[in-house]
Amino acid sequence: MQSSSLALHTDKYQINMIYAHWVNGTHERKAVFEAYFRKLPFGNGYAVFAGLERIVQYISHLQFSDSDIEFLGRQEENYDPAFLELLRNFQFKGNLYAVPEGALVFPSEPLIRVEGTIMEAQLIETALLNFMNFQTLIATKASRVKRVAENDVLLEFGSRRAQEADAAIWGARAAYLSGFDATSNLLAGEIFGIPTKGTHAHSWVQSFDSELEAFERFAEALPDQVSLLVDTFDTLSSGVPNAIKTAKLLENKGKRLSSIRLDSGDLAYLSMKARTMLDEAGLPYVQIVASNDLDENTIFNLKAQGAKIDIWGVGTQLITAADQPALGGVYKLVERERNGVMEPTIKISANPEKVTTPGRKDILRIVDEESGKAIADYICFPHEQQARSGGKLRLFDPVHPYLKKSVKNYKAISMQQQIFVDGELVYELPTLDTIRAYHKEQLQMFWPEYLRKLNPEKYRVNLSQEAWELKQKLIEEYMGQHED
Ligand SMILES: Nc1ncnc2c1ncn2[C@@H]1O[C@H](COP(=O)(O)OP(=O)(O)OP(=O)(O)O)[C@@H](O)[C@H]1O
Ligand SMILES: O=P(O)(O)OC[C@H]1O[C@H](OP(=O)(O)OP(=O)(O)O)[C@H](O)[C@@H]1O
Ligand SMILES: O=C(O)c1cccnc1
Repeated sequence: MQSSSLALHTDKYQINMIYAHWVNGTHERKAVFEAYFRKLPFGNGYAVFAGLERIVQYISHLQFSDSDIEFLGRQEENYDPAFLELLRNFQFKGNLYAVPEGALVFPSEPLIRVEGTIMEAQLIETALLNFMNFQTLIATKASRVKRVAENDVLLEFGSRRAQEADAAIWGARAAYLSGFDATSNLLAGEIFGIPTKGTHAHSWVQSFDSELEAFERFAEALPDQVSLLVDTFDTLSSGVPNAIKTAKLLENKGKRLSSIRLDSGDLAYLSMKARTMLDEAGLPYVQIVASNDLDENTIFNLKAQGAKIDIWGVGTQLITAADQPALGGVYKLVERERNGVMEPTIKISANPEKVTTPGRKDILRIVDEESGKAIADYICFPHEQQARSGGKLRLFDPVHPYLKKSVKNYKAISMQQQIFVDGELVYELPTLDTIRAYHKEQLQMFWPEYLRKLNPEKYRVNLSQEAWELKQKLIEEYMGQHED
């Protein structure tokens, strides 16, 4: 999708920090950053990680063009031309680890880890968070919709309301990886191979003298895939009867009307009535599509009311994540080079949730061997072997350490994958259908109480003893230095 560089798709303060490092001669010092979010969106019990493909594309094409350099040369900061020459030759040479797209992820987990010079790690922060936050948000919203309509067809209809083209296209992809079946956006279909679907708008009906004529003309033009919007005038007295007449005409030609679409009114009532009318006309195969500002809550309610809807068209609420329009993912420095040695670093905050966890960390998903279900995620340092070797493992809550339990007979699945090593892409991006299948497998690994839409159980994300102790030690050191 994006082949040109997005090098300037960064906040100015990144360039200013990089510049100040360069002036100080510290820009090549090594640093490790981790990206994570603190709070799950929509009150959901999990998030669906997405954005990695875009991040890979971004880093692979990360170069400042001549016009980028020229633009930077005109800034009020008056960057030294020698610095701009450094940027002109910039290439990402670091390491990047990330969890796979489609993975179920939880607060405070290092979803992406960047190891490199402070210069390169700092430069990519803004774009990384931009891609991860948006796509993870939409994939999570889509997953919520899918949970309430597991066996129905879900169509992504959001392009007209998305926050511009990139959001429509990458949002369509995020929806598909979480279980949507198709998108109305043809560009997303072309780029990502997502199946595409479309009915017609009210304007088609309005542009003819009668609804019946409009339906017949549409059916004649597209006999292999006809879906008729039945609510332009009156759904039950005009739209459905005219759709039935059109279906009969199609039958005479050996074709079948695929579906009718309801886009206003009481969707439960209208769908039940329409279903009866279609069935009584001998058209049980004609499916019913519903749209109109749907989200997981309306769909859940409509189903509870007995709505006879086979296919849901979901637009605005999904693509804009209307009830929570941003995921608060952050990117924090966890190690820095000091006198040639890497050392952990912490950010203290009066808000305990905002205190960072020092040191580069892995995520191990602890899965019960017997049930195959995930018990907890265990955050530990790369050198720690205890959980990896399968020995008895003590889990405790990092905020309330007295909440503890021991686990045996488990396997520990390492969630992060190596994506870039010394700037080389070493990860083969999975196909979108592989990601979709992986997401499905991930869901199977969790008990339903973590997956329910309302008040889900909180899944355990625990620190290793060593990671927890290091955090306490650095907090105490900091407090010691700042005591009155
Ligand atoms: N039976 C139902 N129970 C709960 N919500 C419903 C039901 N039927 C429709 N809805 C939802 O209620 C909202 C109705 O919105 P609104 O009143 O704007 O639509 P409308 O007047 O029917 O149609 P239009 O879009 O033409 O204005 C939509 O979000 C729709 O999905
Ligand atoms: O409601 P959404 O979930 O975003 O789904 C997409 C909507 O887009 C179309 O109508 P549009 O909103 O353009 O006009 P309308 O609401 O007046 O029909 C379509 O008929 C749906 O209602
Ligand atoms: O195909 C449709 O019915 C459609 C597509 C986009 C938005 N609303 C409806």
